[in-house]
Amino acid sequence: MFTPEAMREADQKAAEMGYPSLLLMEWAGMKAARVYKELFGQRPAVVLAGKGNNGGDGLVLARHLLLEGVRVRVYAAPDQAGDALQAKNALLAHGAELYPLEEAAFGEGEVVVDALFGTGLKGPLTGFYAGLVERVNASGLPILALDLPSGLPYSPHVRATATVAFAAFKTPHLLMREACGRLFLAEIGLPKALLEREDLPEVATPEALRPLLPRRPLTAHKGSVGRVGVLGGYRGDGLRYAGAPVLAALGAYRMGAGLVHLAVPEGTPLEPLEAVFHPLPAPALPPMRVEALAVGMGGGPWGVLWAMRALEAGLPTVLDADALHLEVVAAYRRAGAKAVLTPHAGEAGRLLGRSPEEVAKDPLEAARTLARETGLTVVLKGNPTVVAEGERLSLNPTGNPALATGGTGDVLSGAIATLLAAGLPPFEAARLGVYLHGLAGDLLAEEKGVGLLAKEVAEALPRAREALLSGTRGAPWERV
Ligand SMILES: NC(=O)C1=CN([C@@H]2O[C@H](COP(=O)(O)OP(=O)(O)OC[C@H]3O[C@@H](n4cnc5c(N)ncnc54)[C@H](OP(=O)(O)O)[C@@H]3O)[C@@H](O)[C@H]2O)[C@@H](O)CC1
Ligand SMILES: Nc1ncnc2c1ncn2[C@@H]1O[C@H](COP(=O)(O)OP(=O)(O)O)[C@@H](O)[C@H]1O
Ligand SMILES: [K+]
Repeated sequence: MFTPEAMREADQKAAEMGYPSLLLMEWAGMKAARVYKELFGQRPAVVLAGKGNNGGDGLVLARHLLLEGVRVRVYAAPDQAGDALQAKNALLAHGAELYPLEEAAFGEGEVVVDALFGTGLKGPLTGFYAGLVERVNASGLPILALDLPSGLPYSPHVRATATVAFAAFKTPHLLMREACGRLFLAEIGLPKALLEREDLPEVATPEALRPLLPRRPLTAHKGSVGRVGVLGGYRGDGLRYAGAPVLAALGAYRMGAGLVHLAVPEGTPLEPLEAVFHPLPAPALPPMRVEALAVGMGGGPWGVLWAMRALEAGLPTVLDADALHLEVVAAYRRAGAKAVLTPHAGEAGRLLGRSPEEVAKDPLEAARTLARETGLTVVLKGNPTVVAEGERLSLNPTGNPALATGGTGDVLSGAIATLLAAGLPPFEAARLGVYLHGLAGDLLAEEKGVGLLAKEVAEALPRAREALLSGTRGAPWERV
């Protein structure tokens, strides 16, 4: 995933290599016109073109739509130069009429193409352009944004029905996804070498994750496919925090664990039936034959103790919720443990000494800092969830707000622990676990909308796994 600056550098490098930039613009506009046709057919288009190259893309799209017999009205900023001017001349040669942007008006049944600003935007829109963007949003018409909804990453910005990203996703496509609507990724002929950048954050794809899925040989048995120990829960005044470890156990089983051991306070319901129970008066590490642990779900004031006991096992461990404290993280770091931290913004803020709002504002930076400071793998939960380890960053594209309900994080911890137990390295277990958990939420939300139960998310994990394995469910964007 590129920052807008990194994308501009790639454009420049292509030009330095001798690659004609006009070709990129032609492909961009042509592919965007293809998406327009797919989504809106022959509906008349109103194209708003800025003076930069984003506007140029819009002018190319206008020409292709005209050639397809679509009625097009173009409002363009003055003073185009370079490729954008060539695009304008090509459009004029087709007999198109261009009107000044100041006169932009929209009619019923039309579709607005937003080609005002892309990666060249410097600072928030103000004055005329801010007003224009507000008018576009208020028009009630469908909006197709080229490359980026204009105004992003600031406000005001266009709220698009669909966005065609050119060459690669840029940060706002994932971090401000709500403004983008349906996402399309258009290949525009940029040399591949310029797009393969290990130093930039990745967006996890089904193609990259599929090979990581643990396969089961015919001879598999419950002791060979990964066993998980869950340590958590708390018993204080009355019985509290009893459900969280149970949900983690369900997450583990539904991700394919062979056996789940539950080390929980005495009095915790004996669920699920399939688990091996170790009822304890206080946090302790009972003897368990497992390959990974999930710790801290619903531990309350016992969370730190559970985590310290778990460390004695020397196993790959997921640390969640009440285990996420500085002393725990420091101890795991000192021990050189393989651990995956799964904080939400509040818990990450606690570890970083920041407010949850600060963390949520720049989750990429927060996840990277936490991974660097702890030396551990970090899953910063949210939308999008970010996985960080060392210098590596991965953004997860699955998941939706129906997952915003109690216990779904516990399910995720159990799921990641299972993948660790199956032998995946922490970064891979985290990326794959988060992707499948989000996909389970997506499949359920399509069926039921909001109002999910966390245990249903666990139950949908096998379907998500199957969808990834069989390829019936691709990435949540379309390639054109
Ligand atoms: N990715 C690729 O490989 C390819 C990318 N391509 C396309 O190029 C796009 C990038 O084009 P770009 O660099 O010309 O910038 P763009 O977004 O059109 O805006 C620049 C204009 O905005 C203005 N401006 C800036 N800030 C402003 C503000 N706050 N308020 C008001 N105005 C402001 C700025 O004015 P200036 O400051 O320069 O006077 C300038 O006029 C990219 O998104 C993609 O669509 C394809 O064509 C080909 C391959
Ligand atoms: N708006 C959202 N979009 C996508 N995923 C979400 C959203 N809200 C919550 N989630 C997911 O749901 C889970 C919630 O975890 P967490 O906050 O730890 O809940 P709990 O502690 O109740 O288990 C995380 O995996 C998170 O990424
Ligand atoms: K745009």
